[in-house]
Amino acid sequence: MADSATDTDKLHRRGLMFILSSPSGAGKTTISRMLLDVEDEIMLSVSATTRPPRAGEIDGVHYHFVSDAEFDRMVEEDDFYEWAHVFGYRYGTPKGRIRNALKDGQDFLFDIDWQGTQQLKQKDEQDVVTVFILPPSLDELRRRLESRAQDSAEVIDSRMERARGEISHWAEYEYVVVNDDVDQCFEKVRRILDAERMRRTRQTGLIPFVRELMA
Ligand SMILES: Nc1ncnc2c1ncn2[C@@H]1O[C@H](COP(=O)(O)OP(=O)(O)OP(=O)(O)O)[C@@H](O)[C@H]1O
Ligand SMILES: Nc1nc2c(ncn2[C@@H]2O[C@H](COP(=O)(O)O)[C@@H](O)[C@H]2O)c(=O)[nH]1
Repeated sequence: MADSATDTDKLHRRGLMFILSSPSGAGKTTISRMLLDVEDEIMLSVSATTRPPRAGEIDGVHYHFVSDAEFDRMVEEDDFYEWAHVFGYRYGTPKGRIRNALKDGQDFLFDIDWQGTQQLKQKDEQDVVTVFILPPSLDELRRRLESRAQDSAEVIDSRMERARGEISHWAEYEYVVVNDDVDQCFEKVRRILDAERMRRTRQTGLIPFVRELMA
C-alpha cells in the first residue's frame, strides 16, 4: 500500500518547508536525524554557519562551515532565504535549489531558530509548517546539554540563559511537542508531517481518475 509521500502524491502538491525549532539541547537535531533516517521524501536544508564544527560534524552534511568573510559575501549576494545571529555566531539557510525543488514537490526539513522561522513564514506562508519542541523541564534541558558534552560550561550557561527567551516564542508555532521520551516525540513529529502532506489545500492537481470523475 502506498503511503502519503509516494511519487504519485508528490506530483500533485508543492513541497513542505517543515521547520523544527526548540531551545538548544531540547532534541531537535536528534529528532531531525531520526526523521531523515526513515523518510526518503524529505531533505535536510543544510545551513551555513560561522560557528566552528563540533566533534563529529562534517562540512556540507551537518552545516556548511564558513568564515565571517564568506558569510558576509553570501549576505551581500542575497544567497540566504533567512539568516540570524545565534549564540554569537551567524547561521543562515542558503537558497540553493530549495525554491525550485519545492515547486517540484520536494519537502525540506529546517532545523532553525525562531528568528529564521519568522523570516520564512513571511516569505512562503503557504508551504511552511512550524513545530516547536519543548524539553520536559529546564533541569532536564541542562542535563541534556551537559550529557552532549560538546560545549564548555560557559557555553552551556549562555544557552540556558537564552532558553527562556526562545521558549517565549513557542506560541508562534502551529504545533508544540514535548520531547520527554524520544521515540514518542519522533512519532508525534512524524504524524504531523504525514498529516500536513495530505492537507487538501496543498494539492495542486487532481490524480487522473478524480479529474475524470470531476469532468
Ligand atoms: N528525549 C530525550 N531524552 C534524553 N536525551 C535526549 C532526548 N532527546 C535528545 N536527547 C539528547 O540531548 C542532547 C541534545 O540533543 P540535540 O543535540 O538533538 O539538541 P538540539 O535541540 O538539536 O540542540 P542544538 O540547538 O544545540 O543543536 C543530545 O545528547 C541528545 O542525544
Ligand atoms: N535562523 C537560523 N537558525 C539556525 C540555522 N541553523 C541552525 N540554527 C539554529 O542555531 C541554534 C544553534 O545551533 P547549534 O548547531 O550551534 O547548536 C539552534 O537553535 C539551531 O536551530 C539557520 O540556518 N538559521
